[in-house]
Amino acid sequence: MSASLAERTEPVAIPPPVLDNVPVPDDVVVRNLSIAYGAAAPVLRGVSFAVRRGETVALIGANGAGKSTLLKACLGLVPPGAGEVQVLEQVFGGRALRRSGPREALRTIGFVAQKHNLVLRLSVLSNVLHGFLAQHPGPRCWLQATAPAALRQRALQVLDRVGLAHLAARRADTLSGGQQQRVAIARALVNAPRLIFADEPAASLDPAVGEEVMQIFTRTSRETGTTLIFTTHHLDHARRHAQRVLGLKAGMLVIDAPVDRLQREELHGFYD
Ligand SMILES: Nc1ncnc2c1ncn2[C@@H]1O[C@H](COP(=O)(O)OP(=O)(O)OP(=O)(O)O)[C@@H](O)[C@H]1O
Repeated sequence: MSASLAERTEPVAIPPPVLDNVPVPDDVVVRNLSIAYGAAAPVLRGVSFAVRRGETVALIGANGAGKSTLLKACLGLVPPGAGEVQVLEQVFGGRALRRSGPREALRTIGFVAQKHNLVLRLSVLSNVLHGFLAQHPGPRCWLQATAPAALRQRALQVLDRVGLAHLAARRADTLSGGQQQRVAIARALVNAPRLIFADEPAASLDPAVGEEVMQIFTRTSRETGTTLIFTTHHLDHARRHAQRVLGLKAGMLVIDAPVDRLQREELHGFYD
């Protein structure tokens, strides 16, 4: 890890993964990131943190604190005004993601939005096959009737992971909101991404279904070793499903701590 991150809080309890005695580099490194939209006041101010491979991280903060902007910067959709974002260092050869091109990014990074953006008139299976778009452009690969057998098989496997293989042939608009969000998770997982960003994945769901979706999400990412960074307003989700919590307040990172060291009061006081 870079020496320039030495000043960041160092509370991460999880030891870095080691392959053949060589520590694996962090999946996400954000250094002194500041972003302003146009001439407005900065939305992010000097944010620095690093996320290790396989970690599950909750990003919390009040409305307008800058959570989505931070995710967009990590996805290369918003350029840093100052500072630097590195994502999946080895894959991108140490270059900042914004210089790597969106297609390359899509292959190794999954994204799940608050609104699932499924194609509602298509089947569940076709929607999951859409996850292959970056790898296999062209309609032959993302329609269930014409997709190669190997891709269909893979899509069915991930549907099974989220408990929906039995609904593969159903039109997406006949599913409940929770089931649709599980399809969106399957679509994100189908490329076996190393890293998933999720922007309030349970926000539009009722508490029971939201909890179920978060459980499926964190279990599948744990089982597949996928690094997961999700934003949430549900402190319970952060506590139950993340290993570590990042807290943004007015664009500044004011919490960076393993969840088991955070006091309940500290989290609740955060929104005061
Ligand atoms: N494209 C944009 N152009 C101008 N201002 C923007 C843009 N996107 C976000 N902002 C502003 O940046 C600030 C932070 O927004 P952002 O969406 O990152 O916050 P957030 O923490 O994700 O909020 P929420 O929890 O409400 O989704 C807000 O004041 C917002 O109005």
